[in-house]
Amino acid sequence: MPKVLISDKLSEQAVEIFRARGIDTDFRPGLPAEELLSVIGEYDGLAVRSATKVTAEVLARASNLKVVGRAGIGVDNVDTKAATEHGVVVMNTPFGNAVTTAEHAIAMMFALARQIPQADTSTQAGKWEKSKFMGVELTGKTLGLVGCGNIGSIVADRARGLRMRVLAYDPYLSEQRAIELGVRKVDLEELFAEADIITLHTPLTDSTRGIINAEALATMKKGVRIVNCARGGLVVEEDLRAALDSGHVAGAAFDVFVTEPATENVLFGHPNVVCTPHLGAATSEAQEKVALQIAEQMSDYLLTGAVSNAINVPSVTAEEAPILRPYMRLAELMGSFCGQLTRSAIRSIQIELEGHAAELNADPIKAAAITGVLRSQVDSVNMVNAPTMAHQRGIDISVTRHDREPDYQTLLRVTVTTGTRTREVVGTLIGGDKPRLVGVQGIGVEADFAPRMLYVRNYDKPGFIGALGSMLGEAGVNIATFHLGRRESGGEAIALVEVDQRVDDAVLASVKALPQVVRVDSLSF
Ligand SMILES: NC(=O)C1=CN([C@@H]2O[C@H](COP(=O)(O)OP(=O)(O)OC[C@H]3O[C@@H](n4cnc5c(N)ncnc54)[C@H](O)[C@@H]3O)[C@@H](O)[C@H]2O)C=CC1
Ligand SMILES: O=C(O)C(=O)COP(=O)(O)O
Repeated sequence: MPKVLISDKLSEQAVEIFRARGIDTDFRPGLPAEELLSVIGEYDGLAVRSATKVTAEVLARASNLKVVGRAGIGVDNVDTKAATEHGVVVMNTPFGNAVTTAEHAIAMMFALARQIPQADTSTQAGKWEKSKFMGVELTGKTLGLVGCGNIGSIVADRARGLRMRVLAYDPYLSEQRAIELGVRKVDLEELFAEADIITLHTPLTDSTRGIINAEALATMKKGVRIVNCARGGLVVEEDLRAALDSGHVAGAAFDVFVTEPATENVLFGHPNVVCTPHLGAATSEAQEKVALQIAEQMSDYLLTGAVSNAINVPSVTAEEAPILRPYMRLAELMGSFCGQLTRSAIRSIQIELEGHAAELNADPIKAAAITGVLRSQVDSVNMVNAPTMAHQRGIDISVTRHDREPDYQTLLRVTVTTGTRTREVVGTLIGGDKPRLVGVQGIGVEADFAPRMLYVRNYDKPGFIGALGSMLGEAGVNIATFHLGRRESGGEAIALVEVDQRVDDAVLASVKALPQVVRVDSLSF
């Protein structure tokens, strides 16, 4: 039974779902980092929000871990690169808290426009400072969205409902989508120059870190207000403080900070600053949604292999998973066949799909084929890290779908090329799910992928089968099945021999010494 650890404050619904699906679940919100390090080795899955830091060190200790699930959107607390290298899937819930976070951004905008937190404090202190809190109307004002993905789009929709004019800077936003959203796509300079209020909705990346700094602030309208409910670090906090102090920026509302938990911060204490402690996603509706979604997604992956909303592997739907599984098995076996024959640096791996296979989601099949090829070189390779490992080794990967009619209903071909050789195997599924080899090096030969096999390249000359049979017999090796194929009579041929015992090197050497034999390899599957 798989075992999952929940180390952050998720809705208890997650625990119920995991347990209902037969997953042993430990709910330990607020687990200290040192304890996480000492227990993580026991778990197949780890469910987190933003508090747990899933570092390279945690992942290095996570010998059984298969999946990290983020009940929320941002995965900057997970070292996704290290997770990929360790073969761990990282998944999030990209939509579950988007509306709630967009609403928080709108609430922050109102809080700034009408100084609600400050007015509340003053009123409850018995001051009745009616003339102190003169606000601004939002209707007719220009809102500048930096980032117009899921949350930015919802903010745009709500802002249009408030009769605001909305500009968006997002290099990945298409003109068509901008028209649908009723926003004007602009460059950053124009947004800074025109916006009365700027709200940030991008992830924190190398291109967005410090996107609002002193230089940017200087190009903004005097009296601009800034809202950040995305990530600390998008705004250089010291530069913003200086612009608030000088009066150039009229107000700032921040939910996220460079250092969290933010118990002290340069923005704190300014009269025109409103802060919340990373509450963007904190509504009961959003928390239920993300907990439920992540528990379902992680359970699906651990129990069926279905992958949804993963950051580092292609998606496989619950419907696809049972169909793809035998193909992934076949692709891995075929890759392994080629990999076991390859002893030099691989330049390329080509995966071809024909017949029914050509209609499938090729990414998982590709990942499985690469896994098979690399397995004989690297122990730790799996479906998650195989494409990265291939890339790191400079291996060129290609996938081709053919729409020609194959001799079999469904066919995969894996071709591995090194500096000097090309190895090609063709395989199919018999009865819908049983892997079967149907060709090697362009020669038709049918065989199962047996646990122990000899792969012999020979010339189709009399005497070979008898000689091979007696050599194996004398060595006490029983032949279970024997499959032959040849290019033409008397020409290049292949023998795939399933054996019941291990064939030692001395016997292999004497088989190789037979006059008809070109090469012989012992393979295992
Ligand atoms: N405060 C909170 O509690 C919450 C914060 N968030 C954060 O909100 C942010 C946005 O989330 P979503 O809208 O769901 O993400 P998303 O991925 O749907 O949208 C992000 C958008 O940013 C754009 N983008 C990327 N690089 C950019 C750049 N250099 N300049 C301008 N735009 C750029 C992308 O094209 C994309 O459209 C994330 O950082 C997420 O972690 C999300 C949920 C809750
Ligand atoms: O989903 C996100 O990206 C968030 O920032 C929400 O964070 P939280 O789950 O509230 O710690």
